[in-house]
Amino acid sequence: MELREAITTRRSVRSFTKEEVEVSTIEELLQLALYAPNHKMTQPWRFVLLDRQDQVPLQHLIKSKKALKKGKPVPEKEPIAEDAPSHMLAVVINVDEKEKVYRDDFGAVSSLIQNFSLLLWEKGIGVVWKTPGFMKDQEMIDLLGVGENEELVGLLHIGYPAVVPKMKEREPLQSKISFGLPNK
Ligand SMILES: Cc1cc2nc3c(=O)[nH]c(=O)nc-3n(C[C@H](O)[C@H](O)[C@H](O)COP(=O)(O)O)c2cc1C
Repeated sequence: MELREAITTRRSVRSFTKEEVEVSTIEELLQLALYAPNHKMTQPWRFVLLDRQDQVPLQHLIKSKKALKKGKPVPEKEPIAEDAPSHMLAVVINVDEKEKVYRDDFGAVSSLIQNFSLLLWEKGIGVVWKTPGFMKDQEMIDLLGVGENEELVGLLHIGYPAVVPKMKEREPLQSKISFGLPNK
């Protein structure tokens, strides 16, 4: 697959088949994704890989939080959904006290996630970067083992696509670009 094809056809996939993605494939592609640019080679990331079993307590926590927020009773712990991802990858970054370094590091990890997404897509594997509203809650932090000077950037849901969403058109470049200094 050409790079431009990967970029244009990649979609955020949220519904997956039961087929498992090999852990060795995830490791191989994540290793490649590490070549993402990162200012001063901070390499600010680390990862926690969760299989379907690991997702049960995590999904239960997320569903319970959502229910509580809506004033509904906490649901029973359910088995994993039919179309659940094969794996989830929790992406964690160091939080530098300097705002500039933090911003650069966040940019770097975003590049890494896009590298990884395109490499997965090239192999027919779908991914979505999810940022549930409870990422900073203590229970989530404890469950995933996020450290004091760390932050959860998101949960990447990974698996073979059951449904590939339609492409969402982007605003044309002409509405986003200008040429030359605006205030010469
Ligand atoms: C930082 C970030 C956070 C996102 N969080 C979520 C999320 O919590 N839930 C979700 O379903 N999609 C999430 N997405 C995926 C976007 O919704 C998706 O990229 C967008 O709708 C464009 O669709 P496409 O990726 O298929 O082109 C996130 C994407 C980014 C970059």
